Amino acid sequence: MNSKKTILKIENLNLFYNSKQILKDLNLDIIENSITAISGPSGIGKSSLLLILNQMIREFENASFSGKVYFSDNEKIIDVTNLSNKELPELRKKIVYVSQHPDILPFSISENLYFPLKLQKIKKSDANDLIVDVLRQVHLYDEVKDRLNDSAYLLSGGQQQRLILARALILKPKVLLLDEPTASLNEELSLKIENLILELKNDCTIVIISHFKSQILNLADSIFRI
Ligand SMILES: Nc1ncnc2c1ncn2[C@@H]1O[C@H](COP(=O)(O)OP(=O)(O)OP(=O)(O)O)[C@@H](O)[C@H]1O
Repeated sequence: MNSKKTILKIENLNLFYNSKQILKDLNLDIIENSITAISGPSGIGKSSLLLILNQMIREFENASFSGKVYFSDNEKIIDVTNLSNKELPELRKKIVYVSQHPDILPFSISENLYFPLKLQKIKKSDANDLIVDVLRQVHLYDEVKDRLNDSAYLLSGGQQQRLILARALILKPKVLLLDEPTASLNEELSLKIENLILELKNDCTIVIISHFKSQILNLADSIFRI
């Protein structure tokens, strides 16, 4: 199953916020269809590293970095640090960051999932099947099928977390960057999300930050300590 192909190659990466250096000469290969866990003490730069991988770091004016991040997109190798700002939306469809704070939008369940499709100019009539498929993929469909037009705020914490994952998955990303995906969940819900993450590995490559040791041991094919 694991092809051992490198999908992301990070070379000599340095990151500064203003004049303070956060990441120093970091090198890492991320293997396709694997789960890589990023571990290290609080404040060491784990989230910042994920933000570099899909270049969301450029949104921070006080951030600067050097080094390379190569993304193997089918047969093409792209240096993401060299992309123009115009090319970034396309990159962020392929490498999706899921924040540790479930950023539910003030819309219905179905509108939350339609949102990324709308940005891609996909028609509502073409979206319905995609929405059902992705809800099934995150094992949420049976719980919400009768209330797709109700506010997403009414969902439980674990349901919201699965909705956020579904929203990340609806554009079929190549790489999923998960920042503490179970931080606010109880043990039972965390286990559900962990099982889901293991299933997702078949479809995409996962980089995960977690401060739960047992979670890292359960999920990770490799662990990168900063
Ligand atoms: N936009 C920013 N401007 C200045 N400093 C920042 C910015 N974002 C993060 N930092 C600082 O950079 C360091 C790394 O932050 P980051 O969030 O990447 O760490 P982390 O390892 O993910 O931490 P945690 O495990 O607590 O979430 C921290 O000291 C943080 O305060």
